[in-house]
Amino acid sequence: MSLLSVQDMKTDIGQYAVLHGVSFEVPEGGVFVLLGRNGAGKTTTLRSIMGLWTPSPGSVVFNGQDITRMHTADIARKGIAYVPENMGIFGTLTVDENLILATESGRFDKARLARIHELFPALERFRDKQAWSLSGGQKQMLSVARAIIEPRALILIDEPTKGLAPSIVGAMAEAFREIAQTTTILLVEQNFNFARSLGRDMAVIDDGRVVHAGSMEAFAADTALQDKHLGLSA
Ligand SMILES: Nc1ncnc2c1ncn2[C@@H]1O[C@H](COP(=O)(O)OP(=O)(O)OP(=O)(O)O)[C@@H](O)[C@H]1O
Repeated sequence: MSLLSVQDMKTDIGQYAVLHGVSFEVPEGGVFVLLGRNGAGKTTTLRSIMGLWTPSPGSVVFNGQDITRMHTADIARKGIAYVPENMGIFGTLTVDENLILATESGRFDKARLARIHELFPALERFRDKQAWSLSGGQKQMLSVARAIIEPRALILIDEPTKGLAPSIVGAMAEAFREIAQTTTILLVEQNFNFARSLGRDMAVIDDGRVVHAGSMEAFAADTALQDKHLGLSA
């Protein structure tokens, strides 16, 4: 059984039909990558899974449970966290305050906080700094840390490498590899090299539909397929 099963998800935003029937299956464990050109519908897919848009018709089944029309907070309680493209952190709060606000209980689990500090040492060094003063990479680390400050079965991450320097992207890949040992990651990414280095399975969305799904290894080896779906290969 898949951890997450998305079937024929159609989402309208206002008067616009954005998703025309998105279907894919995310197995448990590792990193599943959603690829696609700008405006293809990747963010809308993540937001629809998270209940921030309401798909109709279609279904989202998580851990065997239909979560399709649940409220976002209830979906989060089922064990899904969302790291949006704009990172969703609070600039005037400190690093620690941002993390505390992401907990259900309002308290840190010491072991989890220690793991986060190991993954992202800057978040320990700057724990009392206001989040606005962090670098772009550190802000992205904080937004990912918020998603794993409590145990989750699945995290949805939208374009975490956008605008980051290559050295930071490498550190981010390391951290994701470590996180994916215990938490399934559904990653939306435009940086194909980053996506390829992490992904086990993948799907391509184009114009609100899944147009290809399979293993990342096979997709990465097939430049004609990449060209067709992403216009990537030179
Ligand atoms: N709030 C909105 N109102 C109207 N149209 C929207 C809204 N949000 C997204 N869209 C449209 O829906 C389509 C899909 O957008 P979406 O953000 O899901 O694409 P994406 O694949 O994540 O693209 P990108 O990689 O550029 O972020 C686009 O045509 C976009 O213009």
